[in-house]
Amino acid sequence: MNRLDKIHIAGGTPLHGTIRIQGSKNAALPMMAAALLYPGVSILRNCPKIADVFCMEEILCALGADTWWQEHDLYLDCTKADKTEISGIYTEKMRSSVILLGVLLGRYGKASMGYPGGCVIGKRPVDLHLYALREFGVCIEEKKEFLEAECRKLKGCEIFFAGSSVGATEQAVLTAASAEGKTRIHNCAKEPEIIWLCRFLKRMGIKIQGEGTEKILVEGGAPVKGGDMQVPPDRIVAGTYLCASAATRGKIEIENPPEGELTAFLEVYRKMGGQYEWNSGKLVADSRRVRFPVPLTETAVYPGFPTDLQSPLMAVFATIPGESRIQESVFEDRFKIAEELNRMGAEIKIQGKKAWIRGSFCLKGTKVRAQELRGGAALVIAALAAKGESIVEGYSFIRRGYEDISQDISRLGGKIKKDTGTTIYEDIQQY
Ligand SMILES: CC(=O)N[C@H]1[C@@H](OP(=O)(O)OP(=O)(O)OC[C@H]2O[C@@H](n3ccc(=O)[nH]c3=O)[C@H](O)[C@@H]2O)O[C@H](CO)[C@@H](O)[C@@H]1O
Ligand SMILES: C=C(OP(=O)(O)O)C(=O)O
Repeated sequence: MNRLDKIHIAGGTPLHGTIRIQGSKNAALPMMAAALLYPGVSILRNCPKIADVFCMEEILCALGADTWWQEHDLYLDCTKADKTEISGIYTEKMRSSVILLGVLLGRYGKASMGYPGGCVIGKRPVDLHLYALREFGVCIEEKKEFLEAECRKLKGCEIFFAGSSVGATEQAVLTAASAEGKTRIHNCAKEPEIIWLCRFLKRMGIKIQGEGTEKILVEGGAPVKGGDMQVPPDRIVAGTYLCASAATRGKIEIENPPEGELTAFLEVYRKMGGQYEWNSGKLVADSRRVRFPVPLTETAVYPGFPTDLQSPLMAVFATIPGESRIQESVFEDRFKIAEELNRMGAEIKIQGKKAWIRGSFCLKGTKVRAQELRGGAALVIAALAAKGESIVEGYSFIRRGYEDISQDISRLGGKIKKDTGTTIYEDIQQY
């Protein structure tokens, strides 16, 4: 295993201080895909420097684009992007790769790519994506290893999604942007990332109405210009750090909270004893009285409790004596960290989509292994609350979505360090 693929944590210090939240992964990735619609330069400001963004950047470069960074501003020049094939080596790393399909079809009339990867959290089919593309007149062959698609001209159409999907809604909106005429998309996902994508597309000159509601109308086919927009703060990263402060009973201030996007999370936070206030646009969260188990939290599509914060929340519940319950209603297999949390002293039982969590006041530090992004962040949270030292393996999963979790948590006083090759005991003596 890669020596740098772990994080060392000495738990037990309540997190205190002020933090600034990085740009959002799930908002930045579709904006990067949108940039490919324009043969010129688009700019994403405050773009997070995370593995998934670097992977999307590599894909765009492999398609012929030029990219460069100025601090946290990402410049994407898609003038010379003229290739239409994306290797499975890239797509298997990241779910969002699939939303390039409609954009490539709009620009070149053909595309082929490997199947998308992403977090291992149960089956993640692409049937809704393919349904939408077919409605635009695209012919798609689903081969064993890759998808092959072509079309003569994308035609505006009426799309009725059978279920709410963030990615498929993005796919439909992005494809509609280059389709001739009007497209009406029904039963759209209402997640904030859809709204951010539509705002970016509007900056590019595309006419869109209804984003954030169940019906989106796109008028496509007109010439576009380069997009230039600030990537919003990441609501899941903000929620993760609020969970870290809750698990350690600290008090933190978020300088740039994703306003209006944390409502469902903050409701649960209040139930567990957390107190918060909005102060001149900042969010101050005091977790010193966190101690109440929460009878039921169910993940749901927006504005419900976000599935991406389910594992971080489970880590907090693992620190609260009494029984809390979680129901995961979005993905079929997103409880992989329960076993690792049990090894730290929690008592978690899983039955299908339900988890019963009996927390312990005193989790114990140990070596645990992340298997996916948010589960990894959750193990960091549990380790911060635990007595003694922990090693969280699988840092490469965490890097997919968090720029530098150890630096952020260190700024809040947490004793955390990426592996440097020294022993954990030497590392901890340096704190
Ligand atoms: C890069 C990105 O933005 N990822 C987010 C996006 O993932 P993603 O876009 O993959 O998630 P979806 O909203 O599409 O998935 C929701 C549900 O729909 C199902 N489904 C989806 C597509 C499809 O063609 N067929 C189908 O059955 C999925 O298996 C899942 O059960 O939204 C999820 C739900 O908020 C988040 O957890 C992810 O962080
Ligand atoms: C599930 C996630 O990401 P992806 O859809 O990119 O796998 C996530 O961000 O928690």
